[in-house]
Amino acid sequence: MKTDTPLLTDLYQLTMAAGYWKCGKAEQEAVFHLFFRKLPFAGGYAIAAGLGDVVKWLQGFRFARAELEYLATIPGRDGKPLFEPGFLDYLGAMKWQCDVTAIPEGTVVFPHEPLLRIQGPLIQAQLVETALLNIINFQTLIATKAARVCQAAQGEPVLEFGLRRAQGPDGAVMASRAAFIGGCASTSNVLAGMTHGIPVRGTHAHSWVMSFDTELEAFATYAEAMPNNCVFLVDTYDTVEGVRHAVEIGHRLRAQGHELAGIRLDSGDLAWLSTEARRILDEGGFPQANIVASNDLDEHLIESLKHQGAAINVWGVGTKLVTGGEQAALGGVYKLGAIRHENGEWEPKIKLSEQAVKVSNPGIQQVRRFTLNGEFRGDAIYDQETGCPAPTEIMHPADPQRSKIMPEAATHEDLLQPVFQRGQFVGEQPTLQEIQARTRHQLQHLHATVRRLQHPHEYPAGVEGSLAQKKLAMMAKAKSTPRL
Ligand SMILES: Nc1ncnc2c1ncn2[C@@H]1O[C@H](COP(=O)(O)OP(=O)(O)OP(=O)(O)O)[C@@H](O)[C@H]1O
Ligand SMILES: O=P(O)(O)OC[C@H]1O[C@H](OP(=O)(O)OP(=O)(O)O)[C@H](O)[C@@H]1O
Ligand SMILES: O=C(O)c1cccnc1
Repeated sequence: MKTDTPLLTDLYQLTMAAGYWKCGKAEQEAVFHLFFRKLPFAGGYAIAAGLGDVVKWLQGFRFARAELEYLATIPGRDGKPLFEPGFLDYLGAMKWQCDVTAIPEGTVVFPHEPLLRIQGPLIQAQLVETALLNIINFQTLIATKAARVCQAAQGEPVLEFGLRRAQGPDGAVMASRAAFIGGCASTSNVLAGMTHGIPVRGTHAHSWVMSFDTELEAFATYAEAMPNNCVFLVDTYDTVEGVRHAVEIGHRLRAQGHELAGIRLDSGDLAWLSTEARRILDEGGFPQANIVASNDLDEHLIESLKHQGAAINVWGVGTKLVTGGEQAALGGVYKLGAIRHENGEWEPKIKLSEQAVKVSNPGIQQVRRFTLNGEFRGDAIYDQETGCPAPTEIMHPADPQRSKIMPEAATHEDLLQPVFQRGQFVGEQPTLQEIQARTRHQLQHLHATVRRLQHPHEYPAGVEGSLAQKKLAMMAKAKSTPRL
């Protein structure tokens, strides 16, 4: 499916764009921020992902003839064309010219932190909202899930097996990419391997065993055909017997100069069966053979199996990884932070809500991360126009009564980096392997209590003091100014 088109958007972005064009606001400079309000999986962190695909999509951002012709056919409520020809001509001549700053993929991120900041003509910054949310929300969700699954596996390889149950073909490839960023060792998805250079791995299915008269014959024939890829699925009939058959064929393989790579368990009590399998493999002369397990696994089951002393050392994880499992989507949003007037002055903007946590942060935002003794100690969301004074005090996003002062001895870095300047790509293009390494390093800088899978400590990420004051003043003013 073709997704590299500006029509990957909600219709209302185009109707607003037509409105901005008509009323003369299209070129007014604006700043938007993309952020989420709540960490997924009731976890302590999220892993930013999707920027690489955002960059590709923005590089192809132009309305070609076929797209304009289609837009011309959309009727309004009265049956007449929804869009004026003059507006479609304007879209046809439009060239991407925004500034984009973003937090690099593989960075640990927290609620309310802008993962992306888009600054440029109002009409352009508005038109890209939906696609950016689509890409970042999904990949950040899956990279985070993968990081949690890999954390539970304690450094043992996690193989991503999700293609057959992923959310459509494109969702599957994006999920494989994000899962690799989160720490997976490989994917079974061959298209993701070709598209993104992710290592591909696989075993075989029950159908292979079922297509022969006996399991032994199935393993023997597979060993002849694929001597360098022998991980036998042992649970088609009787798992313990299956492991013995794997050992028997393992000896034949060895006699021919090859080695049994391992076995795979896909049903039954994985803790008990894996320890039995380990004993049989060791006694049979295959202490190096891997024990792969699959069957509806996620971080919680893996953690439990580890506690039970399972002898599994490779984890195949599909459905619950590539779909997000218990969490179907990350609730990332895209909000206007400021708009610039003809005199060059920025006017900060705020979106009110009954819920304090849903009131948007005004201004042109940056995120400053404080590190002390190799540990991330807190993040301050600050307004780039006013800066981030030291010592830096941060306020809890949902409760301005709760605040924390960043340690003065801490070093700091600003997380949002330039990606596009006036529409030109100026960012870095790390490989997926480099992004995966970044995830690993970033997680090492988080306190273990923040990384904990269940009931983690809340990492201090908040709004810098002076921005918080400004926000409170704007909220009070907005409430007292009738706008209806
Ligand atoms: N020791 C264990 N502790 C906790 N959960 C386990 C353990 N062993 C397996 N499970 C999980 O229990 C669930 C049920 O597994 P089980 O093999 O009994 O049923 P199943 O998936 O319906 O089997 P089949 O694939 O043969 O239809 C799976 O999610 C599996 O990963
Ligand atoms: O369980 P997941 O985490 O999604 O991992 C992928 C699953 O896909 C395969 O099963 P298959 O499609 O053959 O069906 P099955 O569930 O009957 O084994 C494989 O044997 C795993 O069980
Ligand atoms: O290679 C495997 O073992 C595999 C691939 C996809 C889904 N389940 C298992």
